[in-house]
Amino acid sequence: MAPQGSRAELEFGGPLGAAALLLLLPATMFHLLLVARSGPARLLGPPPYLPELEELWSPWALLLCLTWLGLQAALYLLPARKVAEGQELKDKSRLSYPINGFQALVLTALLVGLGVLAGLPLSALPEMLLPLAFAATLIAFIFSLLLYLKALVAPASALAPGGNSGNPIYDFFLGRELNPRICSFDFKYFCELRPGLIGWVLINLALLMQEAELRGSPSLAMWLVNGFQLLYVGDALWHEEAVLTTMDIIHDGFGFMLAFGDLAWVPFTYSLQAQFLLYHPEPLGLPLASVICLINAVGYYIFRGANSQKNAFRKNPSDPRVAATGRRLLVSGWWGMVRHPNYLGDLIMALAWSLPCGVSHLLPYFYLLYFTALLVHREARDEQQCLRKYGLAWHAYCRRVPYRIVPYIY
Ligand SMILES: NC(=O)C1=CN([C@@H]2O[C@H](COP(=O)(O)OP(=O)(O)OC[C@H]3O[C@@H](n4cnc5c(N)ncnc54)[C@H](OP(=O)(O)O)[C@@H]3O)[C@@H](O)[C@H]2O)C=CC1
Ligand SMILES: CC(C)CCC[C@@H](C)[C@H]1CC=C2C3=C(CC[C@@]21C)[C@@]1(C)CC[C@H](O)C[C@@H]1CC3
Repeated sequence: MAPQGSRAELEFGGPLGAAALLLLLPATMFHLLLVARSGPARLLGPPPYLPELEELWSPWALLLCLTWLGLQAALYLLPARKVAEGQELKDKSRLSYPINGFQALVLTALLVGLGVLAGLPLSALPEMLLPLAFAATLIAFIFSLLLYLKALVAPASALAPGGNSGNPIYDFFLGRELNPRICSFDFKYFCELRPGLIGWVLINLALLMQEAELRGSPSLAMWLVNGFQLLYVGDALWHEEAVLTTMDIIHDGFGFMLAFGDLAWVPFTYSLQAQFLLYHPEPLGLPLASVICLINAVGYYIFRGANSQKNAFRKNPSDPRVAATGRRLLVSGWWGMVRHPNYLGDLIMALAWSLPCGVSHLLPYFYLLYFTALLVHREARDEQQCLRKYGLAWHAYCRRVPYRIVPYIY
């Protein structure tokens, strides 16, 4: 049985903060979905109206979400081009993970393409976003409850460092078990990359198709948003193995925060710019579109360059192209400029995803604002972990590279 009341420092404002976030996160998601389709599209202020339960609940939407999860689970179980080993666990063992996320994206695209040719009404999806988001939230709540119960019978060595405070609300939110699995099926790894990220680009595509039906052809702004975000999702799935070294996989338990984040928050709020464009068409000329493409390219160049440098360094710390402090820390290249260059690139891309929507509304910039807050908070959490892991070498690195994310600013 798992020990209760671990002494790990409480995060997210403790049980009260966790309880507030349990309500606030879904409420924010529904607020955004409602505002995106309303005329004034005011991010700040009350929602345009409060939907009735009939508008939110649809058994078909629930069935569609479950079918989607079933399809992605089936693709996860297909033979993989590679099986990667995760980081060493408390009991010195290592888990295996299939590397076939990109294959799942391609196969999903083929299936959807065939479906559309056979008459699948993909452009009807935008009309169902509210009930789909409601179904995904319901699934996330029930799934997190099952994960919480599963952790009650997990051995102590399987528990996450946080998320085992003994307070049920806090632990339900953060997640108790580190790598909940049934046989070799890893729930956290599966959810982190596949149903949500692939669902996000599918929703974008459906919005593009509906715009084409409504206005004769998709707008340039809609093409840009779809293209940029497809590149981002394709990149994440192509480099799937890198997710095994993120704090979500190594450190965090699997609870409501990640289950809701992966299954509901990512597909329904990360597609906000495309949703906005369907209801608020934005004319975009070629010169401005070219500048926006350039901004996305710069962001991607920094993001990919930084992540690839770190991956190369991890595989071979004595690689002559990357100098080390002697204690497993990169101090050259992008990592010699700021301590989180990959976050910087990610933020520049986030700006490029909002700009095609113009500057008349704040709503398309929600992602940029939320993401800045998420990365600042994430950077602070990571800093604590690096300090514990590297000690004096981390202090030396901070002195040598004083800025965290943005050179000379932060
Ligand atoms: N779109 C979205 O919603 C989100 C996107 N992201 C993106 O996902 C990617 C992964 O993010 P995340 O896991 O947070 O962060 P990182 O990939 O930056 O991982 C942080 C870890 O990198 C290692 N590290 C830090 N500094 C150095 C250094 N100088 N040299 C070598 N190793 C170092 C440490 O791990 P160790 O000690 O194990 O080596 C540290 O814990 C990022 O590109 C981020 O932008 C992240 C969150 C949300
Ligand atoms: C619901 C809350 C506001 C917080 C939810 C956080 C999650 C949405 C994110 C936590 C870490 C994530 C990562 C990614 C997507 C968002 C979540 C799940 C990536 C898969 C995005 C693509 C990158 O290339 C890798 C990222 C790893 C972390």
